[in-house]
Amino acid sequence: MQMSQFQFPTNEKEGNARENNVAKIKVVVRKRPLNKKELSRKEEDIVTVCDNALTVHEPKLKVDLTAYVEKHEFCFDAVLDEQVTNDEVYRVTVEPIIPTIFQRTKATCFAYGQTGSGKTFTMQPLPLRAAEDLVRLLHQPVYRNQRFKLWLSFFEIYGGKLFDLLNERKKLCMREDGRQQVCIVGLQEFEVSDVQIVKEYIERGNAARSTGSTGANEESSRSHAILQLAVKKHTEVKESRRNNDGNESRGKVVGKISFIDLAGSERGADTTDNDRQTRIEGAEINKSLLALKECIRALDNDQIHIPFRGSKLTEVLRDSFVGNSRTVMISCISPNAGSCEHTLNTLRYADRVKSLSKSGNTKKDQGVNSLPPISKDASSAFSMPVSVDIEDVYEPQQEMKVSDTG
Ligand SMILES: Nc1ncnc2c1ncn2[C@@H]1O[C@H](COP(=O)(O)OP(=O)(O)OP(=O)(O)O)[C@@H](O)[C@H]1O
Repeated sequence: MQMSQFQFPTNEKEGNARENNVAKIKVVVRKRPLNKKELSRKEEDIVTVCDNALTVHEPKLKVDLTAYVEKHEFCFDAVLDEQVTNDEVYRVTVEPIIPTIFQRTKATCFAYGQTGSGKTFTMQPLPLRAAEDLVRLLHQPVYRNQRFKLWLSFFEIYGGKLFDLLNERKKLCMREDGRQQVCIVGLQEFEVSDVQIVKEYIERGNAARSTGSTGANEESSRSHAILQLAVKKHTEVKESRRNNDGNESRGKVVGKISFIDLAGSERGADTTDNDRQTRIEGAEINKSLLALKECIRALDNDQIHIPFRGSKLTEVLRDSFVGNSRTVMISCISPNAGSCEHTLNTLRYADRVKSLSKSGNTKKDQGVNSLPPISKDASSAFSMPVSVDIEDVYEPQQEMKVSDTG
């Protein structure tokens, strides 16, 4: 993949033009390598990748039991094969969005796919890389002078309930304020000024996630984990307001990015399981994945009504679906023949999301593809004058006109 040196826009007009060039929805597929177990079973790799296209070679049997292969071809904004590193995943997916966070964008990046397809492997490094770039930007005088700060929160949606992964899995509830802004009451947010601290919080949250049940992998594949990095304009404590839980608002959100490690997609099909709890969880996951698709559809059509109430997941992400938003979906697929059906389901879901981002998106996608990565050379890169109308910016912690959805 060819990377050219990123140049920040030199004025606001150019900045906005660039920002408009970053596609609203980007769909990327990542194929993982065959794992040891699959190799030992001599399973075949049935997925071939060529540029932005991939082919699934589905092994089938005719009625007379002769074997044949059915080919399914797909094309996405980017297809990353088993050789691609996590660094490259970051460059293709999240990096182009980072500068837009300072321009009031609320971005969402999520991984979708069956259990074991690599969602966690793909998602886990992304927030840290994003935090590195955000912190680097924040240390530039132009942002430091505006007293922008970075805040981190990490929570989980499990069985339709919210748990704070950085506060002993404390149960949280959602409320809507008078401006129909959703806020998660009691969610701990931490100011982070260096990447090492971000790393520690991420590790802490991940540990809280996996100790939530006896079978860590079971638990992780049945819950959605959401890590948010928010850039806020710092306000003095005396000016700050308190929400119903006594937490202080420490600034107004300028922009933010949410990373979602979704529950395994096939869990949505667990609705026929004999175990009642499993059925309920399956139905909840199904509901949230469908609702997510509906929201993305509405979002891309610039619809006024976004059906975010369809699930807890989409309610939580409400402010990421309105106004200036960006969405990156990373579909993770397993390459082995035994996963063929799940792989095809994942790719069809991704294809559906991609086709929802229909009109003009070809143009927008060219915009994304032509937007080079952030230069690590901060001196040349971060000279963009920033003009954010803070009064216009979403303010999460106003007094609550309450419809408690928690
Ligand atoms: N691209 C990759 N390269 C190398 N190893 C990978 C890759 N993707 C996934 N793996 C490995 O495959 C295994 C399963 O991955 P992972 O746990 O990320 O799956 P998952 O989709 O998050 O599953 P679940 O839904 O159960 O949480 C892990 O051991 C992981 O290290």
